[in-house]
Amino acid sequence: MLRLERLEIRQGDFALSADWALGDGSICAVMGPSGGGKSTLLAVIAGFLAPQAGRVSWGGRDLTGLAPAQRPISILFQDNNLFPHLTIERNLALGLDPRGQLDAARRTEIARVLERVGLAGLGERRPAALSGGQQSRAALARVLLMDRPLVLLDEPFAALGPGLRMEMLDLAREVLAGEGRTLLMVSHAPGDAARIASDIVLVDAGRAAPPAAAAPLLADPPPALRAYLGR
Ligand SMILES: Nc1ncnc2c1ncn2[C@@H]1O[C@H](COP(=O)(O)OP(=O)(O)OP(=O)(O)O)[C@@H](O)[C@H]1O
Repeated sequence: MLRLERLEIRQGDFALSADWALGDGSICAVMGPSGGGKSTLLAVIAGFLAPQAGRVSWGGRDLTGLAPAQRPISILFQDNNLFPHLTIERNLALGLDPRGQLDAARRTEIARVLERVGLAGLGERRPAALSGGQQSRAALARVLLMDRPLVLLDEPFAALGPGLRMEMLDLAREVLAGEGRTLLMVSHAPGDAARIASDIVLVDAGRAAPPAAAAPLLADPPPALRAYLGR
């Protein structure tokens, strides 16, 4: 379980608080107005930014003092973070260790996750030789390979067209959440939440509200969410 305990975050004049827990296996959309603090909240959970007060814990273990790489977390950003000069196979290997070593066992493991995301046989290509959708699949494969129980997604598929984005959301749900991982996803598109989220965290007016069930919230949104959804 991800727990944010009396978390206080400050960045210059900006302040954000959170005090809640998210059940294992949830797919939680983080929504709210621009500048509300969605990315900042993810940065604190990931360990890129230290909170002013409070703690972040996972399964009862305090993560607050740990560096990002030591946390049971993997992250998927919009730009995919693939190194352009390296093959997809090598890019994936770097998800496992900083030197990206490739032995026979690792090659087999990488081939398995590439197949899982629909990229069988494309491990030797460089990112530029893949389409945008295929690059997103490769980034998803790396997250899968890292096999951490909590996955943070910060608008990972925003650059893709609507059809492809839906396809990628379904794939993320199937291959990441399907194996019991917990997903926390920032998205500006209400359709994303409606498609895969079990819960929604509304980040607005200096507070990240506790996760609430997605379907009723989207059916009858409170004013802040209504404004965000453009209704
Ligand atoms: N390094 C920084 N120093 C001071 N303030 C910052 C810094 N980075 C971000 N902020 C401020 O923190 C607030 C939250 O920003 P954040 O990017 O988390 O919002 P967001 O909800 O993700 O926005 P968007 O939907 O536009 O991406 C903003 O008011 C922003 O100006």
